[in-house]
Amino acid sequence: MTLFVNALTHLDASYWDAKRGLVGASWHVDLTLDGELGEDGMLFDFGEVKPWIKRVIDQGPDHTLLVPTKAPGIDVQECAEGLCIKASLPWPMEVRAPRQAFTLLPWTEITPERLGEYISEQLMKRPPPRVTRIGISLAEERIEGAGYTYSHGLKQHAGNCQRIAHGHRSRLYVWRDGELDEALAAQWSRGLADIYLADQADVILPDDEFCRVAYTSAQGSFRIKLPRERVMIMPTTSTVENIAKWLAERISMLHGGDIRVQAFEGIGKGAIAQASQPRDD
Ligand SMILES: Nc1nc2c(c(=O)[nH]1)N=C([C@H](O)[C@H](O)COP(=O)(O)OP(=O)(O)OP(=O)(O)O)CN2
Repeated sequence: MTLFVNALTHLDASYWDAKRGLVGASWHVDLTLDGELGEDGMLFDFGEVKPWIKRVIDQGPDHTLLVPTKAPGIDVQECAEGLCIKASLPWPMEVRAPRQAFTLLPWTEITPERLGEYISEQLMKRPPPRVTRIGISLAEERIEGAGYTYSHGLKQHAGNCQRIAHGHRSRLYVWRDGELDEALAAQWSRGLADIYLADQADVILPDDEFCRVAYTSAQGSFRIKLPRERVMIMPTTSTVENIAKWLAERISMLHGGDIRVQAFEGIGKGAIAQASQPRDD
C-alpha cells in the first residue's frame, strides 16, 4: 500500500552552485509512504505524518545553506563561530556561522532530487511502524511570470530566519497605474536573481570589491563576505514587507507612476506595498 501527501510543507534554503553561486530556493515537499496496513485500516495517520515530516525538515535542511562539499573550490573548516565555508567558483564567498546554519552534503552539486533522497534517508533512520519506504520529492513552484531568488538573514528573527545565508524563490508582481506590468516585474526580478540582500546596518567596511555583513543574534555570530556586485544593500532589514516597500519606492522613483508591488517570500505568502511618483511621459 502507498500513502501520499502532496504539498505537505515547503523547504526554504540557499545552496551553493558552481555556475550560479549563492542561490535562494523554495521547494514544495511531496511525500509517499509504502508499507502494510494496521488493524485500523491505516498505514500511518495523516494527522501524525505532517508534523513528523515538517519537524524533521525544519530541524534539518530548512533555512540552512546547503553546501556541496565535493564541488570544485569548496573548503570547510572549523572556526570560532562554528564553521567557515569558503567557495571560489564561480565567484568567491566566505560564510562563518554556527554549525546549525549549514547542511553539509558530500556531493558535487545540490539538486532537488538528491536532496529529496537525503531527507528520505534521514526519515528512514526512525521509520514509523509498518512503513517500509519513504519517498520525498521536492519541486519548485511553477512561476509563469517574474520570479526572484535571493538569500538573506534576519538578525532580529527569533527562529531560523536569523541564519545569514538562507533564501527563497519567489513570485514578483508589479502594477503601474493599475495595470499589471509584466515587463517591469521581469526587469526587476532579473536584478534580484541570485542576489544577497543585506541590511545596511549590518554591513561593515563596504569597498569596491567585497561586501562584508556581520551580526550576532540568538543562535550565535554570523558573517558573510561576497563580491560587491552580488549584494544589494537595503536601508532596512530584509523582511518581505520591507522588500515590497523598498521595491515599490525604487520602481516609482525610477519609472514614475503609481506603483504597487506584490513580493512573495518563498511559496504562498508575502507582502504588498505601494509608492507614487509623477510620470515623465
Ligand atoms: N511578517 C514576516 N514574518 C516573517 C518574515 C517576514 O519577512 N515577514 N520572514 C521570515 C523568515 O525570513 C523566513 O524565511 C520565513 O520562514 P518560513 O519557514 O517560510 O515561515 P514559516 O516558518 O512561518 O513557514 P513554514 O513553511 O510553515 O515553516 C519569518 N517570518
